[in-house]
Amino acid sequence: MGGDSIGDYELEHQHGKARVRVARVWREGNTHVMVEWSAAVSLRSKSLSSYSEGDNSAIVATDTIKNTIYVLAKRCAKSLSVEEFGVMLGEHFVSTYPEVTAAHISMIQRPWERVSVDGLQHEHGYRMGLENRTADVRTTKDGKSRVTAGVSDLRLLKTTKSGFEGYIRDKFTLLPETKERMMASSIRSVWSYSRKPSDYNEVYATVKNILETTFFGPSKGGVYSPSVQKTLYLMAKEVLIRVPEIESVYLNMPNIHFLPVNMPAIGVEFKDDVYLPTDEPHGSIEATLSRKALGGSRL
Ligand SMILES: O=c1[nH]c(=O)c2[nH]c(=O)[nH]c2[nH]1
Repeated sequence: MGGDSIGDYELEHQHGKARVRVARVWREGNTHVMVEWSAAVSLRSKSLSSYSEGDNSAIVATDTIKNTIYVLAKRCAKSLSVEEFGVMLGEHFVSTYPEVTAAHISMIQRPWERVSVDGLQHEHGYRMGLENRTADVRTTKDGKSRVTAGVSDLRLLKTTKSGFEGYIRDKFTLLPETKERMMASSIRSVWSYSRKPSDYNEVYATVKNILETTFFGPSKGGVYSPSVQKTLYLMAKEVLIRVPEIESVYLNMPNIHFLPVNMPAIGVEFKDDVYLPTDEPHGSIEATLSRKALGGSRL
C-alpha cells in the first residue's frame, strides 16, 4: 500500500475506532428484527501532519467515527445485513472526507437468534446462540468495496467416523494410528465475494449449513474422515461448488483432542468410551481454497 515519506522514514498509518457496540431494532409491524454488532473502523487518510507536526487539521476524530456508526444505524430504515452495513460505512467515510483515501470496516454480529414458542417463530423473542458472524469490508476512494464474510467459534464434534493413519513415523513419533476417534473443532471461516449475492443473509445460512453437513455427513451413517485436512478441503470445495458468488474460502480448523483414558494399573481399559477433553495443545490446520481462474487467495 505504501506510506507517507517523512524525512529518512516512511510512515504507514491508519486510525479509527474499535469495538463500537451497537444494537439495532427494526419494528416491522408486530414483528421486530434485532441485531447486535461490534464495529471496528480504520481509515487511511492524508493526515501525516498529525504524526509529524501535531497538526490535527486533517484528522476525522475517532469519537466522530464512533458517532457515525450510530447515526448510520439510525438512518437504515429497513433491516440490512452486516455486510451491507459495513459497505455503507466504508462508502460514507471515503465519500464524506476528501482526506480519507480508504476505509477498512471489520464487523462482528453476535448470535442473537429468534426463538420459537409452541412451534411458532416469536415476534420479538431472541436467545443467544454460539457462533459469531463476521464481515470485513475494504473500500477504496473510488467507492468500490471488497467484501469478505465469515463465521467464528463454530464448534462441531462427531463421536466416530474419524481416523488418522499413514503419517510420517520417526524416532519422535508416539501417536498410534487409528480408524476410530472423536473429531472436534472450533471452526473459523472467511469467504470472499467476487460479486454481490442477492442476499448476504441467505448465503451466510447456506455456507454455515454446507460447512456443518460436510463435516458430519448424512444423519444416518455420517461420513468417514481420514484427517482434518481432508474434511477441511471437502468443506471448502462444497462451498465453492454451491455458491458461485464466492471466489475463495479460508478455513481454520483446530483439531481439538479428546484423549483416550487408559489406566491399566487400576483396571480401566479404553474402549472408545471414556475420554479426557482438552483445549490445549490443539492441532492447528488451516487452508484457503480459491477458484483457479480468478488467481490465488486474496484474503
Ligand atoms: O487429522 C489430523 N491431522 C493431523 O495433521 C494430525 N496430527 C496429529 O497428531 N493428529 C492429526 N490428525
